[in-house]
Amino acid sequence: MLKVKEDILRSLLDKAIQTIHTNEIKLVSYTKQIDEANPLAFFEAGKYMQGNRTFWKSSIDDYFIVGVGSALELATDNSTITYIENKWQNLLQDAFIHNPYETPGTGIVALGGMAFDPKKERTELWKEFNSSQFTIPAFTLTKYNNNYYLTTNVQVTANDHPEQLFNQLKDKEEQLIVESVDFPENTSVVSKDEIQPEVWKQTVKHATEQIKKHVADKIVLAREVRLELSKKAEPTAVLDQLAQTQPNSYIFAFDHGEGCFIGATPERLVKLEESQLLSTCLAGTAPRGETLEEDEKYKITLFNDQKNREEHDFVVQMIKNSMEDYCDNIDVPNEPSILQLRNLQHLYTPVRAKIKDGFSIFDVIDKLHPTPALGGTPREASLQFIRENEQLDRGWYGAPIGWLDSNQNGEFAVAIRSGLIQGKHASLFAGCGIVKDSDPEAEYEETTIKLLPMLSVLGGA
Ligand SMILES: C=C(O[C@H]1C=CC=C(C(=O)O)[C@@H]1O)C(=O)O
Ligand SMILES: [Mg+2]
Repeated sequence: MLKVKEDILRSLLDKAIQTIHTNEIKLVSYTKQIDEANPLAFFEAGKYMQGNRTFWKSSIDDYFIVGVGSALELATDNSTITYIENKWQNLLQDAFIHNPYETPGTGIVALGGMAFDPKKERTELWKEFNSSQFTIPAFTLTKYNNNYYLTTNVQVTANDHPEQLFNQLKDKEEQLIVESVDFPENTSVVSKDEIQPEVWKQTVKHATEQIKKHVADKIVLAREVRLELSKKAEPTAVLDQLAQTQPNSYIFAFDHGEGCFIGATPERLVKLEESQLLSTCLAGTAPRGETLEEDEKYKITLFNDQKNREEHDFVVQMIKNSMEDYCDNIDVPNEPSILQLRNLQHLYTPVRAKIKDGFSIFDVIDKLHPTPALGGTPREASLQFIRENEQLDRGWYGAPIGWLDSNQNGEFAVAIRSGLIQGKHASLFAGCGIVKDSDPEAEYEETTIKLLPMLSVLGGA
């Protein structure tokens, strides 16, 4: 069986190289099913390969997509994601693809993300991250319903030698599919800088005043906490801890050179599978209780709290209205439910719909981002306030991150509960929805709890 599989890769390389004209470069993509492999071990083993690494675990299922090495980068600093979409479509048209599986997230997959606000000036902090950047990994491991798939992507030219290329790919594959690897050790936090809490609270107050003057209805404000760590933080160790401590969350890492953007976000932006679309409204927050009674009390209070319901409803209305342009059969429950996480609980409303022909996941992202859970309402007025008043560079925090495959499937989350680690330094981010009744102290406290998941896995809580 193994031999038959490998012969397909050989002949794919052969065919590609023979049909390519001089100066052309084409992508060859080959997918096969493999025996059980540990996604984290694969990610760790990929540390020594050239190119970016991406780790993605879906929030509800045992569903992983892990990419190591770069076959190709689709990136831009000044165009919209339409540019990425066009590049992606051209690439798919030209590529030599062998993927006999219908499983979403197998075959040629692009994994990436974008900046929260490409109009805001970039700082040094995010220098490793383009405004929009998608990686087509050299090797992708997909785990879905306890089946494992390995995809090899490689750029070939007319000058390549098929047998030589084949052997190189086999060698690399053997280095990646390993029984076990030593996982790196965890860090501890040496110092923590909350960065001007009083200034942040003043900005919250200023936002509430502007809201009362009807400049906007809701504005989401974020803050950054800087950490110094006992040693270089290793993404694999952080991911391992996040996976163990944060249920109901997408566990992700985008490891780009010196910087790794990493986190455990509960917020789905959009999932598209066979034209069925699922989005999630998540806004409105309460802590978890110490006892069952206290937990239940927080839950009921959150459900009935007018300020939180208002924060939430702005998101529901916006997502519902946006979907009307490109979806049929939109289904939105009348009332939110509660999503419980390790440290927090949120008001939660799932939105289901069927995407109309001719629309892609990029169209959906373009329309939805930023939702009022991360930007505000109305969109332009709230973004203007954030641009002028927020003291940090959000970079990819609060923006869509995720993947798409060549069969129009894909899933994107909103990158919250996250941080950027750079060697012995880390910047953690958290924000909250400011409405007219927001109290700066309470909002500060809310962001403190939102920072906890990342703070604790880095050894600081
Ligand atoms: C902006 C964040 O959370 C958003 C998502 C859920 C609840 C939120 C809130 O209640 O304020 C925020 O809108 C964050 O965690 O950094
Ligand atoms: Mg809130």
